Amino acid sequence: MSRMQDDEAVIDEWIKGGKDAFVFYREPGESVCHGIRAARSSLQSFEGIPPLDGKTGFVFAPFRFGEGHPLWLLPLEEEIEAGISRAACPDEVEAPAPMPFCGRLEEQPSKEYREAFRFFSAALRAGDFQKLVLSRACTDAFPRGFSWARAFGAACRRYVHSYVYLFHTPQTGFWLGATPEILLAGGKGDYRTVALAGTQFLKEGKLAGPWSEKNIREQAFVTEYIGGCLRERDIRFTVEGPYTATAGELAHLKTDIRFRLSSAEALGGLLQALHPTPAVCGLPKEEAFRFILSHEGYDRGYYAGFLGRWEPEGKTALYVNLRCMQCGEGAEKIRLYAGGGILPASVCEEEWMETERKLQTMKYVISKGGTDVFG
Ligand SMILES: C=C(O[C@H]1C=CC=C(C(=O)O)[C@@H]1O)C(=O)O
Repeated sequence: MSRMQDDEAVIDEWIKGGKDAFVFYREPGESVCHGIRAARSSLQSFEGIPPLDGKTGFVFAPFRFGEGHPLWLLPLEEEIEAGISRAACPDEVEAPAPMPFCGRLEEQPSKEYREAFRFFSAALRAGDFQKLVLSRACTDAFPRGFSWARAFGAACRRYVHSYVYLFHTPQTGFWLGATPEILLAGGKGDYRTVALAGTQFLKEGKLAGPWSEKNIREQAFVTEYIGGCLRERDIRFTVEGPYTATAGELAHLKTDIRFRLSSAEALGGLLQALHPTPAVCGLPKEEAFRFILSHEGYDRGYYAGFLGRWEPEGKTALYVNLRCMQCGEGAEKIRLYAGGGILPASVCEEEWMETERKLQTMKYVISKGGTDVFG
C-alpha cells in the first residue's frame, strides 16, 4: 500500500487517470481516507448477497437487486491512504459551527410525495404495517467549477461522525454520501450494528426538545427487529442505548448492538437478514419492501442499499447508503435522495420537511464542490 499526501489531489488524479472504477472512503472519526481502484475487467457484479460468500472487496449494493442494479464488488487490488486536506473555512467543521442553508427549503410537499404519503398513511392506519419508510429523489444543478474531489473533502471535514464515500464505476456513474448508519461492522469474531431512527434538527448544536413518542417508537421498532434477527440465529448480543447521535445538523436516536460470530460464513446470512433494516424499509419487512416498490413511485437505485469493505476473514465495515447523491455517466444534473419513517399518526408536511432537512446534507456538499463557495 502506498501513502500519499492529500485526498483531493489523489482523487483528481484518479478521475483524470481514467481508471474505470474506484472508491474513496473515510470512516467516522478517522483523519485519513482510503482509496481502492480497479480496472473495469476485474469489477464483479452479482444479483444478490449469497454470492459474496468466500469473497473480499468493496461492496456497493442496491436497495433492491435486479432492474439493472446489481451488487458491485471492487477487488482490493490497488489501495492507498491519503490525508484529508484542511478546512478552507470554519463552517466546514461539524457542530457547533452552524451550517449555512444551501438554497431555499421547499415547504410544500410535491404532488408525487403527497400522493405516495396518502397511500402509505392509509396502509398504516388500516393496520397493515407498524412502520413504513417513504423516500424521494430530487435533482440539483452542478455549481460552477464543480469537483467531486473538492465535494468529498468538504463532506469529510463537515461530517466527522459519518462514513463519507465517493464511488465510481462506468455503470453507476458517481455516488457520494455521508451516512450515519452502520449496517454491519467488525472482524475477528466481534461485530456490531446499530438501530438508528428518529430525527430532530439541531439548534446551535443542541436538541430543540425531548424525543417525541413517535421518534422513540420508530427507533424501538428497528432495535426489536435487529434483536429478533440475532435471536433467530442464536447469537447473544449486548445493547447500549438508545442515545442521541448527531449527523451534521441532524440528531437521531441510536442503539449500539454488539455480538460475537463464531464463523465468517455466518456473516453473509446475517447481512441478508439485516438488509434492508426497518430504518429504510418498514415492518413487517417483506410486505413493507413490496409495498414500497409498488407505491413509492420512483426507483431508489443504490439509495438505502449498503456499501463498504467486505472481508469476512479480516475487517468488514458496511454502511447503509443514506444522505447520498448520484450522477450517471455524462448526466447534467445531480440526483439527491432522502426519506423518513412514517407511523399511523405522521403528518405529510412534517415528514416532507424532514426530507428537506436531510437533503441539506448533500446540498451543502454540492455547493462546496463548486468554485463559488459561500460561507
Ligand atoms: C431514511 C433515512 O434516514 C433513516 C435514518 C435515520 C433516521 C430516519 C428517520 O428519522 O426517519 C430514517 O429511518 C434517510 O436519511 O434517507
